[in-house]
Order: sequence, then C-alpha cells, then structure tokens
Amino acid sequence: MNMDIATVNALPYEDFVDILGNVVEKCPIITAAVWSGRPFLSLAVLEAAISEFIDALPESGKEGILRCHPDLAGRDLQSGSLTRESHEEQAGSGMGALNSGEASRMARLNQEYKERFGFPFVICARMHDKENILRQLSARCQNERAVERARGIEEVKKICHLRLQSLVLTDNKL
Ligand SMILES: NC(=O)N[C@H]1NC(=O)NC1=O
Repeated sequence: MNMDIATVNALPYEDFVDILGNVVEKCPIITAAVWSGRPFLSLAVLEAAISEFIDALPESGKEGILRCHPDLAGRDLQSGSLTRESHEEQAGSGMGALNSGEASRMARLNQEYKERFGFPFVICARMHDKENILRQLSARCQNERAVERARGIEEVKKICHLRLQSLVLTDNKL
C-alpha cells in the first residue's frame, strides 16, 4: 500500500486506524489520537504529530509504549504471533536465524535488561544486523533507567518513521 497524504487525510477514522494503527507497535491509541489533527500538510507533519503526542505523555506512558513491544528473538517470534510489521523487521535483521549461542545470549540479555529497567529493550531492527543488536543490547544494559527510557522512545520513533514510509508516499515522491 502506498497512499499519498491527501488520500490519508480523506480516510474515515476507522480506516485511518485500520491502516496506520500499528505505526507504533500495538499502540493504535496514538493513531486514533492524532486523527483529529487532520488535514496533515505532509507525511512529515503527520509524523511530527505522532512524535509530539508521545513526547507529551508522562514517563509512565512512555514506558507503557516500550512495554507494548515484543522482545527481539523472543517468544512471539518463536510462536509466530508477532505483528506483520514486527515480523518483517525481526526477520530482516536476522533475529529468526540466530545460532544457539546467539539465541541464548539474546534471551539472557533481554531478561537482564527487563529486570533492570522494568521495560523491554527496543531498537529499530531495520537499521541494524544481529551482531550490532547484541552489542547494543549488552552496552545499553549498563545505562541509567531515565537514559534508557529516552533511548527506547527514540528507537520507537525510528521504527514509526520506517513504518510510515512503507504506507504513505513521501512528499518528494509525489
Ligand atoms: N524489542 C524491539 O526492539 N522490537 C522491535 N524492534 C523493531 O524494529 N521491531 C520490533 O518488533
């Protein structure tokens, strides 16, 4: 699907949420909230509205967004219950093809991260390969909680940016 922004602006609420509801993983409330800001002059303006909504949330809300994300190479990948978007991202970065050493390291570090911070490790998988993801996961386990909360939200925005790009034509493609 690749609509232009005028088509997006003309969508009834139900279709807008059906199509764009997972640009932030399992958080259709964000899409539903920004709908009232139509018409968006460009895709960048729609993206900015999402970003501003997230930034205005209390810290507990930001942590809630992080908690809506499935672990990388976690249970949902193994059981085939990831969202379509997440599946493509995780498969593309090699999360489905870890050797047993990598898989156990990933599981151990994901667990350690969650125990330390109370929310899961989030990274824009499309921008990294598996070695890089493991390295970052290990390094980020050492950060302070507030730093990681902000860092995770930055990654959510990168994931959102790429998901929006696959759904809506960017202005320079019009
Ligand atoms: N935990 C985590 O980072 N999950 C994800 N990252 C990404 O790019 N897609 C995801 O599902």
